[in-house]
Amino acid sequence: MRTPDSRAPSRTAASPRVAPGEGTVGRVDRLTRNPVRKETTVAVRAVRGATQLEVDEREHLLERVAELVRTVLHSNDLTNDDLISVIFTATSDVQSEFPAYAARLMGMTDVPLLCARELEIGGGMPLVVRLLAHVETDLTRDEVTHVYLHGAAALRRDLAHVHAVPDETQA
Ligand SMILES: O=C(O)C(=O)C[C@]1(C(=O)O)C=C[C@@H](O)C=C1
Repeated sequence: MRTPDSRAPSRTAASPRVAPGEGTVGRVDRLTRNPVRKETTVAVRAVRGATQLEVDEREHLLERVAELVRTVLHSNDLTNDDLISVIFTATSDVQSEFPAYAARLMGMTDVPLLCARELEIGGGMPLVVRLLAHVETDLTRDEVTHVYLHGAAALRRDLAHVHAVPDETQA
């Protein structure tokens, strides 16, 4: 008869990144034989953000996107490890750089990132970079703070929990 131990696979690169016993309950999963991890109650939440550029210039874009990402993390007490993925959109007048590059320059090298074009709806605000981040957090949906900076502060005046920093002329 096979004992549970003899059936346990040796650790491979595909095994969960846990030291023996660490973060587990000392059992293995019936199907995968992976160690059963402790139940945690951390939820997946989505955080929105947006910023407007003054001009479509690379250095300026990198600064504004870094400011946006930093503010989203800070406002929600998040670290890089809490990020699941980040999607950026940019209006079609933004051509100087990929917003995801700004995030990578900040050290976000292991977070899946994606850039896409925003819809071109007549009268839409120009030069806007938007962000949608999925994160692991203890915050409830109500407690999540969405971040709208510079001209983009005018986009969602309806939001209850928002960190809006308009430019002085707009405030
Ligand atoms: O939140 C924004 O960035 C908006 O511009 C608002 C809005 C919306 O109508 O909800 C519009 C377009 C974006 O793709 C996402 C959201």
